[in-house]
Amino acid sequence: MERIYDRVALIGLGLIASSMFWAMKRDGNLAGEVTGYARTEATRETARRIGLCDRVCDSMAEAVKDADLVILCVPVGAMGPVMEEIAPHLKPGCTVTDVGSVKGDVIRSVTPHLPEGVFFVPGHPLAGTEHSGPESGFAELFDNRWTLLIPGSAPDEVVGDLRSFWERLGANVDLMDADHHDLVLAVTSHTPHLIAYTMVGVADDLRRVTDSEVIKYSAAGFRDFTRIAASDPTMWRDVFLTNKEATLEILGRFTEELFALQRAIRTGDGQHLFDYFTRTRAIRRGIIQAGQDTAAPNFGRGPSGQK
Ligand SMILES: NC(=O)c1ccc[n+]([C@@H]2O[C@H](COP(=O)([O-])OP(=O)(O)OC[C@H]3O[C@@H](n4cnc5c(N)ncnc54)[C@H](O)[C@@H]3O)[C@@H](O)[C@H]2O)c1
Ligand SMILES: O=C(O)C(=O)C[C@]1(C(=O)O)C=C[C@@H](O)C=C1
Repeated sequence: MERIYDRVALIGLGLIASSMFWAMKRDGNLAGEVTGYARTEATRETARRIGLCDRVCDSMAEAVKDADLVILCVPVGAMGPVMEEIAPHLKPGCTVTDVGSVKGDVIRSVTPHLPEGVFFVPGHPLAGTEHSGPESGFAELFDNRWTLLIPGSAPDEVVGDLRSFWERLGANVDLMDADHHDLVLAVTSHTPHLIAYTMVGVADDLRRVTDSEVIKYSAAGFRDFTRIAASDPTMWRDVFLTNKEATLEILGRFTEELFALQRAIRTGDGQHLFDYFTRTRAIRRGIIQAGQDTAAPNFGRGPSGQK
């Protein structure tokens, strides 16, 4: 298959950047040279040792020089400052994208630094693990998962190239606007993470009372919570600080439902509990029947989720 970009630069060499690099290598001809930059010397050394990137650079300026595609793979709160630093060194006509878990705030912080003639097409792969750092990536991470792109005002061919790039990394690609993205992700990813963090925190408090029984006898559901709650604190701090409005909206709804269930338990209202659990089971079965277990919900909009 044809090469899409001659030079690709990865800024921030953690889970997502390293997975993208290995997936580019698996393709064989997706990108010519892949450069990489990480903030700390230790991460750059690790990257060189494991062969992550064709060339690891000691500055962002060197990494983005002559790049046709620059991918920002840093925590959401660092996107704006990184863009400001690389802006003077970008090749005219190049595409900048990101992989951040929040889109509205990233667009607001990156766009003011965008030089004339450089296109910004924000993105978000809906795939990850609880691990982070340069050694945590693997080529298959994006296989059959969704990547959402926010086309904004970028020309069709720029968006088309980025779409093809992600498809060759193994992903299915959909286009979405930023506000809708942030609401959907608040439901499917951000609030669930907050609930997992809380539940594990509660269990940890309890553990002091019950002398490690909570962890010793933890059932599968709780183990899943502990996996999620082991996710990177910097990344998730930034997600909640930058997707504040949507997360608070969903959290408010969640709390109302929780109180209703709490009341049903206290008053012995079995019918309420039974009806509620029947409804949620039907949702899960519907997802599986439709063969959409990895699908991004579009909350009643068209197939692309666009307004
Ligand atoms: N982990 C996931 O499940 C997942 C999934 C999809 C998208 N994302 C998004 O991808 C991005 C990267 O996440 P990751 O999981 O690869 O994280 P990671 O912690 O594995 O890697 C982040 C990289 O950014 C660097 N970095 C941190 N702060 C920086 C700063 N202020 N300036 C410059 N570099 C900095 C770190 O040194 C590291 O190299 C985040 O925006 C995250 O929201 C993560
Ligand atoms: O599987 C996991 O560990 C994840 O949490 C991945 C997950 C998600 O919530 O699905 C986390 C954050 C991202 O922005 C995208 C994917």
